[in-house]
Amino acid sequence: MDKGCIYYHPPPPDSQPIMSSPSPSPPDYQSIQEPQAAYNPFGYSTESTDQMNTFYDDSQSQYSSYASDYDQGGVDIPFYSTPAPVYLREPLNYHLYTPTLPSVFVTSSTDSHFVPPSSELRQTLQSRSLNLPEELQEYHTLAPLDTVNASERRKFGNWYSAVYMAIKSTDGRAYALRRVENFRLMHQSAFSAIEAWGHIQHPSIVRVHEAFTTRAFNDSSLVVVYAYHPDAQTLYDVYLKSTSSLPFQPSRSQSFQSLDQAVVTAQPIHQPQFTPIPERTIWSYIVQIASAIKKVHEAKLAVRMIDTTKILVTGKNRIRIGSCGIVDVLMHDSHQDMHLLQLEDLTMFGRLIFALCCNNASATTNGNFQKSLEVMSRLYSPEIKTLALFLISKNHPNKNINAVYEMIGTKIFTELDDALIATDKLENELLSELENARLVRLLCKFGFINERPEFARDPRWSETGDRYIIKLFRDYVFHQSDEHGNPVTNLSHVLSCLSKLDAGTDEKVMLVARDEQSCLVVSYKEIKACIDAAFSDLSRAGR
Ligand SMILES: Nc1ncnc2c1ncn2[C@@H]1O[C@H](COP(=O)(O)OP(=O)(O)OP(=O)(O)O)[C@@H](O)[C@H]1O
Repeated sequence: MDKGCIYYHPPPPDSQPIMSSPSPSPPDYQSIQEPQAAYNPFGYSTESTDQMNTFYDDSQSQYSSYASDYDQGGVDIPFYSTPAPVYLREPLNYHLYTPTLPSVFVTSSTDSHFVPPSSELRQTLQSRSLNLPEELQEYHTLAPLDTVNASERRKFGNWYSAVYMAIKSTDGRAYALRRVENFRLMHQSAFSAIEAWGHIQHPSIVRVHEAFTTRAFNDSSLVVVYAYHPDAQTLYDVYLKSTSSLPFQPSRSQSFQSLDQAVVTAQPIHQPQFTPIPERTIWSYIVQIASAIKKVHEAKLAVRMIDTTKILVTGKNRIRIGSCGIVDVLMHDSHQDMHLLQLEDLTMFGRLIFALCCNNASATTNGNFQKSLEVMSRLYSPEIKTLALFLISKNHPNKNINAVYEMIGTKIFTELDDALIATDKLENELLSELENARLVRLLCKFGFINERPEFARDPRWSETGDRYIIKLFRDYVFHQSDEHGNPVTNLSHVLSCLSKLDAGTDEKVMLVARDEQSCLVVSYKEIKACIDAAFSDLSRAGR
């Protein structure tokens, strides 16, 4: 610290829960806090409503980093008596904001196999590092997951959003953070939907973890935290990306008017050449989405975002609806009729089926509808078309998710059968892994015992007593040779010997000394006892 300078002495960082009103402050102090005053850093975790009171604006944590710079030794510092200069931590990476140099001015303008031309590389590195905070609430090591270039970004309603993977410091796990840029939260009650979503557990819904607002990105952002599914891709990326350029089709209901206004209306043409998604896969997607919607509607909520760009493919034919809860927070201020929103879910569901069947995100809009019907009739069974038409129909008296269930009943059974077969298959895979674990444990014990140079001050420990039997058995398993003296590398022999050893069978085996002057006939059970005894001796001494 420079002598003679008067520094702003910040209040203790965690003295002020987010909902408490700021304590009256002296005038200068107040002016220092001004930039934050309009910003209301609400936060909400689905883990517990009590946590609501424990969230802080990240911008405050910036202040906290200065706390150690100042003497807080109980001395009365007249920090409000002088208009003190405030040195806030600024993002100093100005160089990252400069435009990309034209390629003629950079040293390498040519592509290499791994590295793009300098100008492009620079842009890539910029976009990777720009404005990413080192820490965000309890999250660190942020890495962007967005796959689209800045120029192709789609809006999430009125706002741009970005997705990051980050590690939570309290549990060390990875999470997906969706950040809505430049969003000002006006009422904390907007987070009540996140609490409700936190209770929704469904195999086809990406779990909502918590939400908070932050200034760590140098704006006021909303962040909703979701379960992270490694290697997930959106349905759009998997099926539509190569054939369409503007896929986002949000709801057209009254309640979504403001979101709609932001939508760019594009007219992707039906691509005559695309590989249709197999009907079995389409039905699988339908059953999964229907089941997710049913769960949500039964919880008196609406999904509000059923779109190819927001549904994740997380495994073979496995999908999960992502981004749940965000629209509820974004649209909190406009009155929503839940029944209408649920009907709108079904309409979006119908549009999704059309989009997937016709390989066109705008299959039901922009004058594409008739063509889409033709494509659908040509490629898929009438049941899919009937269902999709029912879903997008307006004013159908019986339009609800239970009616959908009745229409897809037989497909649900097929799905259930396949899911049970999949479980059996996975159980088998797991069983073989269990075998591996048993064998690896045995091999580790061999490794500890065989050829041990010395134990209990006996350099011949591993060659004598019970250990001699272990050594001969090791030779029997691994070091056999055929009549020509060539090594026998028969893995089945090894696996069957080790399995019998692990089980400790009564079967006997003849172990021959290397000089072939002596042999021993012992059972697997006895060899197992020798190994257990030798290993216990070692581990006892180790302890
Ligand atoms: N919960 C999650 N777990 C793992 N990856 C996710 C998760 N949510 C989103 N992603 C990935 O993050 C990337 C960006 O998602 P996003 O929804 O922003 O798609 P996008 O195509 O970039 O659309 P937009 O232009 O709307 O931002 C996608 O590749 C998606 O697979």
